[in-house]
Amino acid sequence: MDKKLYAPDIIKLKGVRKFSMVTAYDYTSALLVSMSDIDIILVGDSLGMVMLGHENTLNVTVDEMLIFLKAVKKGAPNKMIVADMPFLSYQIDIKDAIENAGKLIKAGADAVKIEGFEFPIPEITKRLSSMGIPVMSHLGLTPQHVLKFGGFKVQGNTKEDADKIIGASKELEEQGAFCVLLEAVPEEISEMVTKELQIPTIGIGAGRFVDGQVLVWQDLLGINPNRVPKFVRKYANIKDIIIDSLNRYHLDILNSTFPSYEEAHHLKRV
Ligand SMILES: Nc1nc(=O)c2c([nH]1)NC[C@@H]1CN(c3ccc(C(=O)N[C@@H](CCC(=O)O)C(=O)O)cc3)CN21
Ligand SMILES: CC(C)C(=O)C(=O)O
Ligand SMILES: [Mg+2]
Repeated sequence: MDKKLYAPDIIKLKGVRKFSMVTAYDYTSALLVSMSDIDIILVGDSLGMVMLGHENTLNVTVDEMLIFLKAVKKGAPNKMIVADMPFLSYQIDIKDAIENAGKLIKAGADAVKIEGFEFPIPEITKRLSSMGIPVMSHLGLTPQHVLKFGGFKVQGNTKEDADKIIGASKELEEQGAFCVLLEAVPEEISEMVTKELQIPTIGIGAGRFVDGQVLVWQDLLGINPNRVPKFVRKYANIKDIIIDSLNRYHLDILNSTFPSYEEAHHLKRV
């Protein structure tokens, strides 16, 4: 097994090789990631949607994040873990932001991810970084702004938006971010950001020219029966395997072919 990576190792990968990140939310999935070559695990606030069934990520709390994060840490102690700071866990004031980031770090995160760039995000990024908490910045389609965007819509379509995203990523790099995540932006923008920054970029629906890629577990494995974004590549179709397995199990019960003699316990002969 390769050595565990930390924020400075990710920075050093820029221009050397690309890197991979996948979300995981539970112990068993994390165990599987721990046995793979994946570089980074994201305990994303997308768990509010794919694990808890919410319509968006706005309901997720720090306490919920901690439950999933601790489970993932137990399954994959050998992997770098980034944890999302959920909605309202960092926006209210800097004291809150530090306290909540600290909770995630104490629960096993190796870095935290923060959405956006407007006040007070640069200051929070600077403060956390200077305290020793690596910060991954998240720009573009920031799902915690879904109500303001009016849906999960591609961001940065106009020249103005593009300039904003490029300027914001430079600002966040200056404030100490170790990586900038770009979600659902045209690849012309993410390519420019990637060239402008010394720190690596990571993309989801941000095209080809970023330094790393991230996908949601349920999307890339084909477990999610809901509509998935256009940028997802399904590496498996586990959903069909699960439904078929459940149906065969059901049928075996109705046919009385499960359990078999061998699958039952028997009285010991005395
Ligand atoms: N399962 C899952 N996968 C994700 O990648 C994901 C989540 N959930 N939840 C939080 C955010 C939301 N994300 C999303 C969700 C939808 C689109 C999407 O459908 N975009 C449309 C374009 C819509 C438009 O621009 O009008 C697309 O066709 O891809 C993009 C990002 C990414 N994140
Ligand atoms: C989609 C990724 C980037 C994320 O923030 C999450 O999983 O919450
Ligand atoms: Mg998130």
